Amino acid sequence: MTRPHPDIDIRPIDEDEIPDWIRALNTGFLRSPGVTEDEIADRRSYIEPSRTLGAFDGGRCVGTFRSFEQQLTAVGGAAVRADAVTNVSVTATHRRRGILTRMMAEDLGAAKERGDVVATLIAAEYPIYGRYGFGPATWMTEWTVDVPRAGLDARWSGPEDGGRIDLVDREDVRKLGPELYERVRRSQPGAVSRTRRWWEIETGAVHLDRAPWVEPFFSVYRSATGEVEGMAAYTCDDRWEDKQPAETAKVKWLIATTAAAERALWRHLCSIDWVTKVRSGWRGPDDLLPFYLPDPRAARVTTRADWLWVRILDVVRALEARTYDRAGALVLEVVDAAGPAGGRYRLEVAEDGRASCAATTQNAELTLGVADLATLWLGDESAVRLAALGRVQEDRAGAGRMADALLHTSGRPWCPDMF
Ligand SMILES: CC(=O)SCCNC(=O)CCNC(=O)[C@H](O)C(C)(C)COP(=O)(O)OP(=O)(O)OC[C@H]1O[C@@H](n2cnc3c(N)ncnc32)[C@H](O)[C@@H]1OP(=O)(O)O
Repeated sequence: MTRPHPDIDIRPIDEDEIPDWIRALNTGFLRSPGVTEDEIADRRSYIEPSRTLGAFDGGRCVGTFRSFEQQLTAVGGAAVRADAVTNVSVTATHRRRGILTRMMAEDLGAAKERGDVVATLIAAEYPIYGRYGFGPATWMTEWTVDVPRAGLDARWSGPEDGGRIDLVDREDVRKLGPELYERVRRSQPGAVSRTRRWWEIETGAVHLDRAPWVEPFFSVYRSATGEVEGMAAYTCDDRWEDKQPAETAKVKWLIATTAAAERALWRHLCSIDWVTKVRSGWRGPDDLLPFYLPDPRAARVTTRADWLWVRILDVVRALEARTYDRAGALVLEVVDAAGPAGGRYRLEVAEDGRASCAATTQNAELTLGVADLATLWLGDESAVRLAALGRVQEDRAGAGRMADALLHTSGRPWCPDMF
């Protein structure tokens, strides 16, 4: 049972409270609480104190919460401004007293006031964030490929399409990666913007003592015309068994703007001498990887989980930001008891796939919570399935099918990143 605790002071931190705040975050994430000068300088370089909340009991920080500006790609490729939530923790001595609830209310209130369309996060545990109106909007799957079983031609030595794969250095990754990812992100619903710091961490330009950096291999695919169309980062684990190499190539990330580049990079990863297993990293659930293999059963699902959670703050702008595959109209009753998004909305999609959305007094056809709307918004779930689960209510027979015809997409959304 949550016991409210009015004596806890929740507020944006001051610069000089950063060390105490990091200590609380380390504690909440069960890492050794000690804070190094390195860590303080690093945090200071990028956090925005006004969006970095601390919960203080007397002089001690016992709760942490941070948000930052992010772009999230909607269906159709438009970017919407998101309030990205991260570094959420409450020290075990102060749990279940409503501290997270208060920090979340403060941050989402500020996000709404700023005009952010949605909030986003990657949930440590499934049950935490639904109560705040977040719904799982993308999923991820990780595969492990048993290379000898895959049936690939062992003589392969590079792409047959005139493209080429080269190993490159981290400076090249810092040069080529951000622009490539921008192109990937703009065509991938569910993808989020990456900061310069993301590339600096991935390439070892920023690394903290806490987690020593291991330089991965970076491979780049260029098309026949020399265009950079794909890039992958992977490590190998130096494992041998009974005088036989038995290495696992662990893919940290693989991005591509074309199917040819993606196929060639996977082919390359599955053709490295000594490598008997390839772990794919966090892929979209409908990733083609298994089907690039003559025997798709050689790719076994190792992990499957909810990934990006979305909280819609502005229903009108969220629904108008995305595109739709067909024309139609639907009246939605959105329930958002404690939040800003509740109300009845009419969504009207024109022949060109663009939508208009406005508050209405017409009869509702589908009633759903704001978290379930987020789950439908990026196109991943089906309203008919949610109705079967009792999570959405059809106020007009057939409204679930209509919602699916409008909202559901043939390709599934994917967020390649953790933040
Ligand atoms: C985006 C990210 O940063 S993900 C990382 C999240 N952080 C962690 O997982 C670190 C370890 N856990 C924690 O620090 C804390 O348990 C937190 C932050 C998850 C929760 O903080 P608390 O202050 O305990 O949450 P709070 O007291 O506001 O709880 C509100 C409600 O959520 C429920 N709740 C909170 N955390 C959990 C959980 N992990 N599992 C199930 N229910 C939960 C509470 O029981 C309470 O329910 P009630 O209103 O029905 O009584």
